Amino acid sequence: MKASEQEPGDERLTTAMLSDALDECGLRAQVLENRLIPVVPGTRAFGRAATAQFEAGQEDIPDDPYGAAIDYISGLNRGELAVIATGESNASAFWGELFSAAAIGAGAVGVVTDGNLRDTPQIARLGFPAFARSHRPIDFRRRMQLVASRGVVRILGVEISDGDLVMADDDGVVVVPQAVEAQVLAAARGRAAAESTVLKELLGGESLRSVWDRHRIL
Ligand SMILES: O=C([O-])CC(=O)C(=O)O
Ligand SMILES: [Mg+2]
Repeated sequence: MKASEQEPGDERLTTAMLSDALDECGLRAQVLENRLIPVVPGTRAFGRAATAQFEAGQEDIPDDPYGAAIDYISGLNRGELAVIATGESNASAFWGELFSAAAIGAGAVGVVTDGNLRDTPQIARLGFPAFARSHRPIDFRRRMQLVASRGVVRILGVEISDGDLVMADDDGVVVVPQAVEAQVLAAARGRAAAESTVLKELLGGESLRSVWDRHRIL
């Protein structure tokens, strides 16, 4: 499923619904241990992970100091979500307005990281969904470097493989392993449809008890 292959109605899916669907499929530890802060509250990002690992390091390549990060961003595809592990490093930021602009140009749908973003007012103005542990204005040259891309990363207790589906919203970040995505998406879509009905019935004044007894979802 690429972003372009998302079904009509998938905009209703939330991290809570995906988490419930994963529970239903027996995968109970697919939510990052802490939520990541959205640059703009209310933002949601849903796409296929394009993973990268940054680490603190003072090495410099004077001819092309940002080369590895440029190569990674140049390789982003339509519908992909940049998922960047840093081991919760606070050494610098490594992604801002210009990387976001390049990601938008490539058709990527957002960035999720356990590190820092910078240029956050400008990222907000671009409308690029961006989620981070924190924000810091420091450039990454001679502070952090991209050491691997398109592999398996670990962010806040959850392993994420390149190509896994990842959703981030105000509640947190959920990872759907590619091998089970058809089953999990089917469960989540069923839940989204049922929740719409339950919501209408509750707003219409039916008791929570009778609605629960009839549908058995919350
Ligand atoms: O050098 C960085 O941290 C990236 C940056 O500012 C940008 O993408 O605009
Ligand atoms: Mg910048």
